[in-house]
Amino acid sequence: MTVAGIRYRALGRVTRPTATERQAASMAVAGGDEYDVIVVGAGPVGENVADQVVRGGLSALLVERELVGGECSYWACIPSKALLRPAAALADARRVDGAATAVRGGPNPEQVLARRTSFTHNWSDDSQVGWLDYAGIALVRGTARLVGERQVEIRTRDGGARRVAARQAVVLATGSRATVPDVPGLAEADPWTSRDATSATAVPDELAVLGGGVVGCEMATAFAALGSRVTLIARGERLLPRLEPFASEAVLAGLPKAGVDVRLGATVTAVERDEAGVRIDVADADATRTVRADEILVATGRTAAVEGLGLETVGVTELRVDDSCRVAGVDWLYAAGDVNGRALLTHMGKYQARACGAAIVARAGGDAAEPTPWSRYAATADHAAVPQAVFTDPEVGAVGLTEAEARDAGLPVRAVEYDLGQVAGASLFADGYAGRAKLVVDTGREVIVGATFVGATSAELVHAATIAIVGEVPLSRLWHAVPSFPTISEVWLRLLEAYGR
Ligand SMILES: Cc1cc2nc3c(=O)[nH]c(=O)nc-3n(C[C@H](O)[C@H](O)[C@H](O)COP(=O)(O)OP(=O)(O)OC[C@H]3O[C@@H](n4cnc5c(N)ncnc54)[C@H](O)[C@@H]3O)c2cc1C
Ligand SMILES: NC(=O)c1ccc[n+]([C@@H]2O[C@H](COP(=O)([O-])OP(=O)(O)OC[C@H]3O[C@@H](n4cnc5c(N)ncnc54)[C@H](O)[C@@H]3O)[C@@H](O)[C@H]2O)c1
Repeated sequence: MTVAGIRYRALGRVTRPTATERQAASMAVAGGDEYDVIVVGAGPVGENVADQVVRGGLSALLVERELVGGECSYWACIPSKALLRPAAALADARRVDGAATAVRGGPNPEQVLARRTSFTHNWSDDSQVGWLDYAGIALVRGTARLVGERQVEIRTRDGGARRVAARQAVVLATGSRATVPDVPGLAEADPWTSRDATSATAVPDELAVLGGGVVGCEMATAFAALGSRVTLIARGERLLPRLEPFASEAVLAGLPKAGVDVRLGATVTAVERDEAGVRIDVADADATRTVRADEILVATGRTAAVEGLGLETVGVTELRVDDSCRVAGVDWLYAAGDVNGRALLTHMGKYQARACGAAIVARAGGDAAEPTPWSRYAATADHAAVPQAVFTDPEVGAVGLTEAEARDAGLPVRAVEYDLGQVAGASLFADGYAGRAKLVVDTGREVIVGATFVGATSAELVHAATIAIVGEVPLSRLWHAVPSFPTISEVWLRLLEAYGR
């Protein structure tokens, strides 16, 4: 443990040292530009790793080339949900007799965009930087790259260069960027990525969306509600292919009701921008047709942000990590969050950050901190219980394995389903509530290994399932977890009844 570390531990958690004090201490102790931990990337994951190690008594430097808060705060989770919420609120009201008549028209695009902008603080990270200072985390704005063992070079925003060294660990938390597929003319047509969609200042009359994953379905929903005529082009035979088929079908049925023209089994073969917008050639099994739009949003997945990170300088060719996020073969190098490709979700990245940060602190104190399953040093849930909420209409919440995945994993499986509309709480929530729930049970251990809920506010049902999966709660005990009447959660009781005692 460093001297700086002992000093900060003694200070305790009540009065944390400021970043400036910590930086001064760090340099004084080392006689140079050294920190216990250097974290590259100040997205939600980098911020959390830095916070964890500082709480553990180490000094931390965070390097960020854009905004502190990363993709999630400014171009992903927060602005996308801010764009989606107004239409969802109106849809909820429209489904309740007595309230529906009060709803006139759709969302006001200008106000929706303004509310979104307020959630991104107009793309200013001042408040997050203030938090870093409070938390005692030093920040350098610039682009970092590895240049050798524990050595990081930072190209600062003013064009300068700075070298810093890590006594304990370097953590790569550089996230991911949108993948633009190699379709003729697409890159030249200046397509939108999720960044352009979530930061849009105007609503295009016509929007084509390429990709039927989460970004494609959510952004199609948001822009259709804001008044765009949206065409969603997906090459697969179903949307959201990682979910249970019934969830995909429900979203597929919902999008046209929202005004989205969905083309499944369709491949974009060429794109060209002209003075009228973009021209998109789309081939399906029968023919090639042309779709015209003002903008084309590319939503075809993410690529890990490893370009220019200098991995080759430390002999790393790919970021394979263990459950503490330590990179295989390099005991001081870690990769957490989107960049390691384990689960591209903010909450899972922050969970990895907690495990990774705890392991770094323990190892700095001489503990091996083996990432044994379910220990504080292991992101074990990445393999067993990754929850996700998809904010389409209907909403989808899912965690763990689908039935097909459980069978492929060789588990003895029985699945039970229940119509959410039959639950008293759901029918009170919305007239004609449409939704469905499914549990996947490992019959060998009589525990839940997967759950999916489809319907209004169903994302809120998922956490109970996450607890049941992570806790490996036997079904016999779940019978004693009594849901309140009349809530939508009563579906839990119905699902248990469907399974039988
Ligand atoms: C449209 C959209 C909506 C989403 N919605 C949700 C959602 O509702 N819920 C959810 O859980 N997840 C959602 N996600 C996923 C979520 O945004 C990511 O999982 C999350 O942002 C990953 O966090 P991160 O810290 O790993 O990376 P990022 O948030 O990408 O942060 C990485 C940071 O590293 C910086 N950086 C990169 N390279 C360097 C370098 N060399 N030097 C210095 N800095 C560098 C970047 O500038 C960036 O600030 C969504 C994603 C998208 C695209
Ligand atoms: N609500 C949420 O939790 C939320 C919201 C948005 C994004 N995210 C996260 O962000 C990540 C990225 O989302 P995404 O939707 O970009 O990726 P995704 O992997 O969910 O979906 C991408 C889709 O594009 C398709 N595709 C790939 N290449 C294609 C091509 N050349 N032509 C046509 N289709 C192609 C894929 O088959 C896939 O269905 C996700 O992994 C998700 O975890 C989460």
